[in-house]
Amino acid sequence: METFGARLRTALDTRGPLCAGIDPHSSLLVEWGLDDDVAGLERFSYTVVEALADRVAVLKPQSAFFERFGSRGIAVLERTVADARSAGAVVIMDAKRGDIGSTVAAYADAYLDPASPLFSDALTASPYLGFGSLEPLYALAEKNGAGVFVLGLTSNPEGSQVQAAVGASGRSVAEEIVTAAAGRNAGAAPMGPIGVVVGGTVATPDFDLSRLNGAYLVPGIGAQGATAADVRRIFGAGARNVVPSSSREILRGGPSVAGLREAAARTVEELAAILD
Ligand SMILES: O=c1ccn([C@@H]2O[C@H](COP(=O)(O)O)[C@@H](O)[C@H]2O)c(=O)[nH]1
Repeated sequence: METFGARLRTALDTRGPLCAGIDPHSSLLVEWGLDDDVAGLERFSYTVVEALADRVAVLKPQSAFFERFGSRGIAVLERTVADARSAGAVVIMDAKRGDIGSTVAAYADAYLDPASPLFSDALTASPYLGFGSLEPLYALAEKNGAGVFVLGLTSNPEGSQVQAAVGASGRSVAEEIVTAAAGRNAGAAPMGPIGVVVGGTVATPDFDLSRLNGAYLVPGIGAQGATAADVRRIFGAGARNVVPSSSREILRGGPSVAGLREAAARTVEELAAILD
C-alpha cells in the first residue's frame, strides 16, 4: 500500500504545489448564477471536480458548506470526494474534527476507513483537546495509507490567543503541536502521515518548522490576503512538502471550466516559482 506521504509527494511533483478548496459559499453559488440549494451545490461542486481534479495536486472540500444542506448535502460531498479521487486528486476533507479519544475513533471510521462513503486521503483535525486525543485518527490513517492535518497556526487572527500561548515547557502551543507531529512522523519517507496547518497569513514563526517530516497545509492564499511571497517568508525559498491552499480566489474563476482552470494554473505558476 502506498503511503499518504508518497502519494502526496508524487501529486505535488507531477501537478504542482496547490490545494484548491471546494467551498460552496452561498455568495459564490449566486455569483455563478446558481440557486443556493442542493441542485446549486451539486452543479458547483461537480463543475470544480470536472475542471480541476485531473490537474491540481490536492482538492479540499470544506465540509461545512455541504453540511448546511443536511443529508442531501452530505450525499453531494460523498460523490465530490469519490469523483475527485477517481480523477487522481489527493482529497483532504476539511472538517476540523476533534473530541475525546473514544469519539475521535468514530470520526476516524467516518473519514479514514476505505469502507466509509466519506473516505478521504486525509482529514483536518483540531488538536486542542490535546494532540494525543487524536490518536485514533493517526492510527487508522497509518493503517490505511491516509493522512491527518492538525491545526498548528491557523490563518484567522483569533488563533494566536490559543496557539501562541506559552506552556510550562517554554514553548508555544503551536510549537508543541509541530514537535508532537514530528515525533509521530519520525523515520518515515518521503514524509510521514501527520501534517500541520500553518496559515499563509501568520507572523513568521519563531521556531523551526523544518523538522516536521510531514506536509504543511497552508490556507489563506488569495481571499485572506496571503501570497506566494508569504509562503516563502514562512517556510523559506525552496521549501518542500508545503501545500498552499486557496479556495475563493480560484472558485471566482468559475462558473466556466476554462475559467477555473486558468485561475488554478495562474496560482500554481506563482507558487511553483518559489517552492521546490
Ligand atoms: O487555518 C485555517 C484552516 C483552514 N482554513 C480553511 O481554508 C479555506 C480558506 O478559504 P479561502 O476562500 O481561500 O479563504 C476555508 O475552507 C477555511 O475553512 C482556513 O482558512 N484557515
